[in-house]
Amino acid sequence: MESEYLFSSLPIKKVEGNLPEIVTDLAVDSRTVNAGGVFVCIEGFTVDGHAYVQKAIDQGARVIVASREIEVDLDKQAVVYVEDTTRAVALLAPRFFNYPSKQMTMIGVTGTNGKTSVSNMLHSILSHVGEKSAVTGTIGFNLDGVLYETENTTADVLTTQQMINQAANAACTTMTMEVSSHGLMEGRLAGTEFDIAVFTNLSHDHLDFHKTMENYGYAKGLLFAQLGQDLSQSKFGIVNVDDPWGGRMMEMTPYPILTYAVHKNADFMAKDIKLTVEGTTFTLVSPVGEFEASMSLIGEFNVYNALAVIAALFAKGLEMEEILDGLAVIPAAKGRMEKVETDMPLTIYIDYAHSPDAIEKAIQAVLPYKDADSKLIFVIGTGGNRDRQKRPIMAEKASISDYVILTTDDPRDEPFESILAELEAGMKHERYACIGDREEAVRHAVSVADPGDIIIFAGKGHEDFQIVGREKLPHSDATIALDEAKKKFGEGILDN
Ligand SMILES: CC(=O)N[C@H]1[C@@H](OP(=O)(O)OP(=O)(O)OC[C@H]2O[C@@H](n3ccc(=O)[nH]c3=O)[C@H](O)[C@@H]2O)O[C@H](CO)[C@@H](O)[C@@H]1O[C@H](C)C(=O)N[C@@H](C)C(=O)N[C@H](CCC(=O)O)C(=O)O
Ligand SMILES: Nc1ncnc2c1ncn2[C@@H]1O[C@H](COP(=O)(O)OP(=O)(O)OP(=O)(O)O)[C@@H](O)[C@H]1O
Repeated sequence: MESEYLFSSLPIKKVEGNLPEIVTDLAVDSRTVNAGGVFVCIEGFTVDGHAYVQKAIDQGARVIVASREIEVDLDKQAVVYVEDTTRAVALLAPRFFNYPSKQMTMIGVTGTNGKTSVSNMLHSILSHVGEKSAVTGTIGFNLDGVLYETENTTADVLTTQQMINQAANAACTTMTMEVSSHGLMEGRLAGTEFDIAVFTNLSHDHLDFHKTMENYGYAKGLLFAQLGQDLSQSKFGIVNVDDPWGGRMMEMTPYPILTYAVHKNADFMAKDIKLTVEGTTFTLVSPVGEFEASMSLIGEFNVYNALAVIAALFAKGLEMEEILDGLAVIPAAKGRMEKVETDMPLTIYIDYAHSPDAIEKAIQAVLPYKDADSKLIFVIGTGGNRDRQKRPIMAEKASISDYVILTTDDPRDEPFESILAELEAGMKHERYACIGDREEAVRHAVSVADPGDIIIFAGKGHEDFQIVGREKLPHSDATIALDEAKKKFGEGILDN
């Protein structure tokens, strides 16, 4: 790209050295910059990118964007000084890729719970009806059936634009993105032109970062504000009005809103909901009439997710019949109330619930279907060095199950004793165990289970690791549980 065009997007304080006519690459990581590229020094929470200028130059960086004085050989490199490099890369990244989000229908999904579920349901149905779709979020970036690993739910602004560009180049017509409150507050979505914004719900989480629910709600609202003000375009907000924060989202945008709800009046409603352990049916009330809907997903929370998906795809212009055909065949997102295939006499779910509301919803999804003489065992941990206020509330919600095992979920640098003590403070009954080592906790869950019991392993979901200290150690709740179940019940007990 011509460097004059690229840098004309920036408020520049001064330029030292000569800018090349063309720059070939844009990077914020010294380890990935290519020859002839631009390296932007970002001051992070952990390190300062200005410390890696020489490394970037060794890799071939031709232009450095910095906010404080750096020394380079001005015969070989140019330095563009700006006030704030984080804001600078937000302007440079979309321009470098020629504003790729304008080439597709962009759907952003935000909310405390349900982002991954809703995003993947949207992607599945779009693929089912033959649309070329991409999706990115906590589970990864899914393009053309290949799942690329992602570090964050919402990637940094440069990676975000790179992914959108990749999807546009692959001729995708829709891209769905999970939009986290951190991503919105840190400007990771700058330059992403959304067409449809979806709000699932807001409940206690991430208060280590946002401090108050008010701030957290404000952050989520930024997605709706980001729809913009160009009313010549057709855009929509999709809002759950059973959630008290729904109204706040609507205030953030002038675009038309399609509402959904189970309890209140809304554009899209579900009535006659029949929940079973095998799946769910309901009558969909929509602006174009009533339809019978069915899906293999379980739990009332998935009815909300389905309504969000139906409303978003209706806004995009799909026929109701094709949406509902697609809904009928979609699988659960990886690690979201995902049933583990086993011939053991236990029902095991792997789930990602790690907020109080999600824990309650996950338990409620199976509790009504448990035999009177069997138990629901719930294994729950919480992350170290993160939101501590939610810990007792998580345990309080977990107490709805018959037996609870409190453990860790990425303890990081925090000793498990403090994590468990803060969880334990919320327990509402005595039928529980505190086990810091997650593998031991999983094995204990199986060891106390009797035939017919249900176990939910919550918090790890799709993740195949546990972060201890700074290390990512391999960990799989499902593998450990099955191993322990084999020891306890033996192979093929059901044949007896
Ligand atoms: C607190 C936070 O937002 N951290 C994010 C931040 O990390 P950081 O500021 O520590 O980055 P850093 O390591 O200091 O690096 C600073 C700069 O130096 C550069 N660098 C670094 C090393 C080097 O050798 N060379 C080099 O150039 C880096 O590329 C970077 O540009 O920037 C990183 C790169 O974009 C993110 O991956 C990282 O997310 C971490 C993993 C994280 O845990 N974030 C959480 C709080 C988060 O954002 N969560 C939400 C989901 C919430 C939900 O569940 O809903 C999310 O969207 O993921
Ligand atoms: N609409 C919903 N309301 C409440 N709980 C939900 C909802 N959808 C899913 N859940 C529960 O929350 C857990 C996390 O779901 P999901 O991964 O879809 O949410 P998320 O918003 O992407 O979470 P994260 O931001 O942590 O990645 C699920 O495993 C399930 O237990």
